[in-house]
Amino acid sequence: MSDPRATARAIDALRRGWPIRIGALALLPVETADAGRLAAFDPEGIAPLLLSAGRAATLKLANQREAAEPDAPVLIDRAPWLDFAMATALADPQLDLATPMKGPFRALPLIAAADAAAALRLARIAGLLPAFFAQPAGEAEVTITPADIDAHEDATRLTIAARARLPVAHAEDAEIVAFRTPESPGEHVALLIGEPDGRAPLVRLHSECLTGDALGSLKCDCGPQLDAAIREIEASGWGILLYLRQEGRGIGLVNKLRAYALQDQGYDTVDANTRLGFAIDARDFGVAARMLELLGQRTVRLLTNNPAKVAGLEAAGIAVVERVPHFLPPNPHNEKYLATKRDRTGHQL
Ligand SMILES: Nc1nc2c(ncn2[C@@H]2O[C@H](COP(=O)(O)OP(=O)(O)OP(=O)(O)O)[C@@H](O)[C@H]2O)c(=O)[nH]1
Ligand SMILES: [Zn+2]
Repeated sequence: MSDPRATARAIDALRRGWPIRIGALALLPVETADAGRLAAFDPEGIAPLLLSAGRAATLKLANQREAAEPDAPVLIDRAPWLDFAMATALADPQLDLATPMKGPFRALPLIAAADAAAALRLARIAGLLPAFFAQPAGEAEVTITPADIDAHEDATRLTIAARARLPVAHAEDAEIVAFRTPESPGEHVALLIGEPDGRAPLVRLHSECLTGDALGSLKCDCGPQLDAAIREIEASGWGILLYLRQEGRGIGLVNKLRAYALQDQGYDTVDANTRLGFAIDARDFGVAARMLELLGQRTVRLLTNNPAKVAGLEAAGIAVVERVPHFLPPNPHNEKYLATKRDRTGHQL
């Protein structure tokens, strides 16, 4: 039996810097632990450092391993100079330019590959840098399995928690519906606009962007896209805006801001994510499909430039009968961001 509650406890432990166990690996998170915790976790100073493939490639360590899979995590041997401060520098790309690398570092054969991959996934879910000290022995606050993480992320656990009329600036005839699972703190929301008229609704999947949605950031197109989506759905007669709590394409606000800091050093949005050790897009649109199902809609017209959203919904059983482009004029701050979407992530712009 998988236990999503155990995953919630593991996330809490990681955010507080305590060790957890996933399957065969005891894991201490680099971002939130400290040198004292490391000494207690690994008194002999032998636990290697677990990093993502993207991070290891950035550090020129990926080519050392014999891994069959290019995305497999990488274990870095615990050389005497790999102390807590050095681990932090290896984990956090913001320090790449500031920290002269000591080294040399050596990649070890990966043990417990599935558990190691699950650890990196859990770091992303917890909004932390994907880096751990990892060893078979060692005390842990909580023990989980990779299946427990799947259960925690299982969109079928989503239910409607509350609904109410919500007139908004660009759609006075609207209703808000909130969805949640027992363990995830962020509630997803649907804004139902207009009255169903027998046609497939015009649907927009909007991923949370605090900087763009609430603060008017000019670095991306999220704020204007959100605004325009509500207007377009209203003008179309009826439809649904899904507001998904997938900040930073699923890496969380803090990691997105780290990506922004890397962008200030000249990396684009794709390379910034890779240097941090994350997938280019960590979102799972199964949650959106589940929300549409709970709202009784299995056929939609989708407002997007992103083919991955169409594919994601269709893979989860929603028929997308039409893709409606959703392009807003660029500004001087987001021109490069939009060009990267077009040139590197397959957006149809
Ligand atoms: N990791 C990361 N996330 C970003 C960055 N800029 C914006 N985001 C996030 O990207 C998401 C915006 O995605 P969407 O508005 O769904 O846009 P999209 O996937 O490009 O697709 P469409 O707009 O539908 O064509 C939000 O969660 C933002 O927080 C960035 O530089 N790095
Ligand atoms: Zn944005």
